[in-house]
Amino acid sequence: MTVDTVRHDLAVAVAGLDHRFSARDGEVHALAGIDLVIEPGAFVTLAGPSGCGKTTLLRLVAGFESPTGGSITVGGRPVSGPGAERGVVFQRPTLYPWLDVRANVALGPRLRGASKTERLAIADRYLELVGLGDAAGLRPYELSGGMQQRAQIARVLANDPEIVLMDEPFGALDALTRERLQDELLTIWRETGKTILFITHDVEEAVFLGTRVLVMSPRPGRVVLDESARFSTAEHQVAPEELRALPEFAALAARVREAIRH
Ligand SMILES: Nc1ncnc2c1ncn2[C@@H]1O[C@H](COP(=O)(O)OP(=O)(O)OP(=O)(O)O)[C@@H](O)[C@H]1O
Repeated sequence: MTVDTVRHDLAVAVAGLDHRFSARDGEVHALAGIDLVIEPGAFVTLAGPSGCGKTTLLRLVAGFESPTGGSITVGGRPVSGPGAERGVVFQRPTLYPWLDVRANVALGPRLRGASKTERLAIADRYLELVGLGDAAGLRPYELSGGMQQRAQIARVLANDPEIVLMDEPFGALDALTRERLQDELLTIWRETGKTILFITHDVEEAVFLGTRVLVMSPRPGRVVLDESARFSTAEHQVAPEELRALPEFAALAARVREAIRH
């Protein structure tokens, strides 16, 4: 199957990023002094203790909110709101219950003005890619949690964003489904060359998926560990369970865990 290839020129650059929320009982300093360049095609995983600002960082890159300090650019252009080149996958699938799976995935192309034939072809292609070819006619409530999350990923990919921002997308799934989706996501990433920023609480998931693993400190969040990883780029013939059993895998996981603890 062929999938759309993306332009490989949209780096995400975060400079001196600082973010404060004004809350009822004072100010919350969520992020402090974050400098980060995410190269096109990278698979960046982001871990850190609860409340350290991971989601805040992702939402700022998504353009859902404006930073109170510093800058974020994508392909050199300042982020001033959501954009078609950035797609967001949330922890809980956000599918329209009154539409079947195919129509949910075809919605983005429909809003972009694609013809019916075109958008259904796009939807089918991405449903196939996430292994939901047989479920196209079902309604979201007829899907398991893993299937709903696959459908959400297909829906985001159908908009062909160059950058996919994923906020704990597999956090609510059982371990087996989660591992299967991790493998599928890696296949999709290898086939499409998209840039991925992926938040996770799971150290093994961060190490397994990332070409680069980041850890943030407790609030205000700063990047305290930034290491490249190579497990997700390994050849297909190496089984995931063999990768996870490598001493280098355990060593990086230990460093990530240590960074989260401190
Ligand atoms: N809209 C908001 N108003 C006020 N405070 C907020 C808002 N959103 C987030 N915060 C605070 O900012 C801090 C960072 O939150 P954020 O959700 O980014 O952390 P996180 O690392 O993603 O946490 P978790 O891993 O638990 O999901 C927290 O203290 C949170 O309470």
